[in-house]
Amino acid sequence: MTAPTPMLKLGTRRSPLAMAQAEEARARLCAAHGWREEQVELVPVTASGDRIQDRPLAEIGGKALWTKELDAWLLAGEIDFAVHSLKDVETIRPAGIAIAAILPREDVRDVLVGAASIHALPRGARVGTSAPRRAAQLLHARPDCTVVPFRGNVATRLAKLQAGEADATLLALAGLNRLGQHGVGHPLDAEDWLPAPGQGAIAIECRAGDEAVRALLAAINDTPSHAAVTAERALLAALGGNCHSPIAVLTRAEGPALVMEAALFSPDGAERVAGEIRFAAGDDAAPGRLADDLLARAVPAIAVHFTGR
Ligand SMILES: NCc1[nH]cc(CCC(=O)O)c1CC(=O)O
Repeated sequence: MTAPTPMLKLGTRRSPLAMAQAEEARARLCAAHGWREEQVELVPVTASGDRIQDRPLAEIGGKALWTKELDAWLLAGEIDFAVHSLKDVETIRPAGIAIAAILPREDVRDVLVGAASIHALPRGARVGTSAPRRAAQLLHARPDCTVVPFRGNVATRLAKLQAGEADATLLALAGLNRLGQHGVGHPLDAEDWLPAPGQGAIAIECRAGDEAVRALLAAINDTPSHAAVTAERALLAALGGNCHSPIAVLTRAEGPALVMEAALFSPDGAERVAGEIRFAAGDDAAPGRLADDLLARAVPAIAVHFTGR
């Protein structure tokens, strides 16, 4: 390494998962540029989403509660970049903030803890989740089950399950893997249980005009992961969904093409509309075509939760 040693500030939430993701981002950045770990300082910030734990996220202000403190620190120049679970980052970002890199996507699947499969859940089982998507998917497959609101970080949710507040819960396998908690629960096949848009992807954001930092972050961008999650976010934007909208989607590479599968639900799970589209990488309009197709076929109980473009 030759140039003067940079000293960069990386903003992160304080939860164990957020810290693990920030460490991963720092390790990749240091490896790519031949830096020492001390050259990237982790700056933990408490997000409102972490402070308020007793109400569903959708009720208290949505996904912005995960990002607004870090957004402010970034825009004020207190940090140089911020690391987020992409799943928690709203599709419309404040002016002046840009996603500069997506790290290689982890396993995209949800894990069921408390039963071997959705079918194996006992009749009338109480399943803890506060995610509208997971609740709708569960009730679609198992209308006999009851959804119990379950907020908090991964450890909190597992502790609630242990304490008997629910018979089972649903978590992202990516989060468990990144926390080193292997072997917890049973992964659900993504073929019949699609994940959330962007699940398993870590996004690094910086100031849109900060060309120097953007160039440094470009070195750790994973192009296939970036293409897949960008398409998923474009679908979400074209649907006009928000954090109340139960939407499941997954984009996979199939040879040189991308295949996007998506399903929209009514919140009670009674209604579902699904579709897929195969497209060439770089066909940025494809997710919008799938959105139009899904909205054209959605019954009112689904459509009222999406405003379209
Ligand atoms: N909703 C919170 C959240 N945001 C990101 C993850 C896990 C990591 C990921 O999905 O990328 C989780 C926990 C979960 O859904 O179990």
